[in-house]
Amino acid sequence: MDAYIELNNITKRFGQNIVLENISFSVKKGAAVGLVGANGSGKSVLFKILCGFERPDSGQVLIRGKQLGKGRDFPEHVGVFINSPGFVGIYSGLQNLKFLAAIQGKIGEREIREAMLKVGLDPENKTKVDNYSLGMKQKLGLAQAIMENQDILVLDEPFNALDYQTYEEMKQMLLELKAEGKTMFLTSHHYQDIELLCDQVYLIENHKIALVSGHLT
Ligand SMILES: Nc1ncnc2c1ncn2[C@@H]1O[C@H](COP(=O)(O)OP(=O)(O)OP(=O)(O)O)[C@@H](O)[C@H]1O
Repeated sequence: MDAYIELNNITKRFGQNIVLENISFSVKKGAAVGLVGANGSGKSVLFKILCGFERPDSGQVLIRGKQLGKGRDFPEHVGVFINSPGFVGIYSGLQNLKFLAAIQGKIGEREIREAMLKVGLDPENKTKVDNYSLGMKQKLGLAQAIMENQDILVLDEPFNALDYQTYEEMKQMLLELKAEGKTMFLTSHHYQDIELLCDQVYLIENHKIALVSGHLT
C-alpha cells in the first residue's frame, strides 16, 4: 500500500515512565484510523508525536513521505484538535479563528465563516468564548481544525462532554469529512463511534500497538 503516514519504531518515555515502545504502523490516504486504549495508555501522546507537538525518543514519523524533525517540526496540512482547545476567552469565536488563521496566512474570513457554519456555529454570534458552552467550544475547536481544508485531521476526543444533540451533530460532521476523503485519526472512549467512523482500529496496551479491526491495505 502507498503509505501516506508512517510511524516507524516510535518509542517515548517521560522519565522512568515508558509510554510507547517500538510503535509502527502506516496509513493510506483517505483512511480513518481509530485509536483506543485505557486512560493513560498513550493515545494523546501518540497523536502529539504525529503532529510534532512531542518528539519521540527514537523512531521516525513520515507524513506524505517527509520525515518530521528533519528541518520540519510540524507536518504540513494537518488539522489538529487535541484536548480542550485553547482560545482567548475575551474574544468571539470568529475573532479567535481569525487570530489563528493569521499564523499561516493561508485563508481569509470567508473560509473561516464557512468552517464555522459547517460545524453549526453562527459567525455573527458576538458571545465571548469565555461564555461559550462546552459543546460550542468543541465545535469551535473542530472549525479551527478544518478551516484550512487540511486533508489530514487528528482529532483527540472530539465527542468529549457533548450533549446528545451536539454529539449527533459532531458525528454527522465527521462522517461528512470522511466522505470528503480526509485522512482521519480519532480517539473516543465510546467504541461504537470508533467502529462507525473508522476503517482501522488500533489498541494501545502495555506500550504497544495492535490492529484490532480493519485492514491494512
Ligand atoms: N508532558 C508529559 N510529561 C510527563 N508525562 C506525560 C506527559 N504527557 C503524557 N504523560 C504521561 O503519558 C501517559 C500517557 O498519557 P496520554 O495522555 O497519552 O494518555 P491517553 O491514552 O490519551 O489517556 P486518556 O484516555 O485518559 O485521555 C500517562 O502516564 C501520562 O501521565
